[in-house]
Amino acid sequence: MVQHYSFSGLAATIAIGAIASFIVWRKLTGPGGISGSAQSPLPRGPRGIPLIGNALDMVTRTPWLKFTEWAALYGCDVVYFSALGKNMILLNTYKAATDLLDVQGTIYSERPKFALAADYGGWGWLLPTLPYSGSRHFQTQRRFLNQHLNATAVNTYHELILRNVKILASNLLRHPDGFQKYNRMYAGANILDITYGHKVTAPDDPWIKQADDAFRTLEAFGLPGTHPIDIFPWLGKLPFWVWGRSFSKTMATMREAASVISQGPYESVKKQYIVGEAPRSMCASLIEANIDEDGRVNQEPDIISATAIVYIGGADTTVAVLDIFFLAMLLNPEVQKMAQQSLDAVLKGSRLPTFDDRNSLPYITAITKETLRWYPIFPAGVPHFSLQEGEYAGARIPASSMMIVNVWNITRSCDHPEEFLPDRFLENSEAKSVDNIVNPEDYIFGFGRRLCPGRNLALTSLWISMATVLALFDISPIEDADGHPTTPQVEFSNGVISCPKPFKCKFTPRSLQHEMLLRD
Ligand code: HEM
Repeated sequence: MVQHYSFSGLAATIAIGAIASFIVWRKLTGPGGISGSAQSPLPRGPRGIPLIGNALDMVTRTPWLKFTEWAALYGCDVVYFSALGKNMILLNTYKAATDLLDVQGTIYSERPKFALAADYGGWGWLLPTLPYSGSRHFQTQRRFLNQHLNATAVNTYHELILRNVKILASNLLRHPDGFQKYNRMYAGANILDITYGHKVTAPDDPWIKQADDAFRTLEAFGLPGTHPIDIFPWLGKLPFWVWGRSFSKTMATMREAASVISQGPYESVKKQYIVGEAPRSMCASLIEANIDEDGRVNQEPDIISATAIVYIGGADTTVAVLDIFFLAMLLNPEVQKMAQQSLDAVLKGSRLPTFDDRNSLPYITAITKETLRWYPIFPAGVPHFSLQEGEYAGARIPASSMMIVNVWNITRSCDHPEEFLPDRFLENSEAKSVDNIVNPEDYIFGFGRRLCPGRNLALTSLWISMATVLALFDISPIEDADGHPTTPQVEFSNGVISCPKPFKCKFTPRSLQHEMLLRD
């Protein structure tokens, strides 16, 4: 769902890009071109190589580090650069991102085209790829998601989430080695129950596997947005054999996966609904609200898409943040101790946390925020696209620009950004008054009309899992053969989502009394 910018060695793309850039350049500078007219200047930014612009700067797995260098070098809220003839606008500060993407959301809410997956791979129904302007499907799907994932709706899922968090903790007790697998099971169990009423009882649940496999097909040719067809959609008109012998087969697999993941769970709930056996779920209630007397379901394609995107948008994201949280706890035992003291003061070791404890546990809320800030899972945001020309602080934002929020730079605009310091989010703490920091919940989930519709669910399921795990366990490094603790290397993989590479840690129940809370 995200476009990264590691244009992974695509020599062909660069060659095509050079030709395309040349054509654009001729248009701009030739007779009747707009160059040299009395327009506002573009924002400042790096000078690229003739024809290909700054494309080579982006041939890296961590383009946000380059973006953050540019933010410092040009010292301005908005930077302009180009790559392969495409306009790129980098929004380096929270203020610039809100001023443009929130306040002027009507201009900046499109997405760049993901032509490969959307037009040829069967994923054109996926909400993040839908156009914003003039799309009835976009409006309908966003409405369905908001109805079922707004803050009040999410409160009705508390019981279900509490059940699943207890299962997560029990699994950590029994299988501490498999915490990443059980994080995935926890996120999947919440989402599939809310969306389809499907109960997940094991980490290898077939619905989870099917959705994960389908999602992976989006990366069949590298990161979405990096194939030449994504960069120059007209290339999709060429016969498929141009792209190699296996291309057609891989595209067919992609289409099959997209169809199975969207239709399969929906058809199963519809069948249950018709015989009066559908458990409560988002899908069942959308069918109920839209079914005619003759059994025809109105807006069926939008119901199918809006429900399927919940898993695709929600599972990997939540798992990645939980993995980052475990890593942060492993590396910061003093933060664990502070958290446990605050939990013990409220729970007295005699019960598990509930959502009613939220106001009494500000330190846990601060840990949630610091986890989101410390290592953002979308360090370069999820790009928007501008349809028409705009202006910011006297500079021109050209039409057809990719709008990239430099989330990494925003998370680094505080004291000691590499340190994990939840105190910076506590009211009245010294750290807070020094930093005067923006709440990461206000930018990690994106902006404007594209703001993440799953943010309430994400924050709720993250908070309770962090509180529960910290209340019950000490998280510590595993020991090597000589019995010495081994601290893991902090390494991140940068796929669609940026998340820690597999690492190991130990979960030790804090006492027999704590362990007994799970056995009740
Ligand atoms: C910590 C977890 C999560 C993070 C950090 C996150 C972050 C984001 C971001 C940055 C965007 C792009 C917003 C923009 O374009 O400005 C987004 C979009 C989206 N997210 Fe999330 N998300 C999370 C969890 C979820 C969950 C649980 C769901 C489940 C419903 C979800 C569903 C979506 C969808 C459907 C979109 C596309 C919206 C659109 O294009 O209109 N996300 N998310």
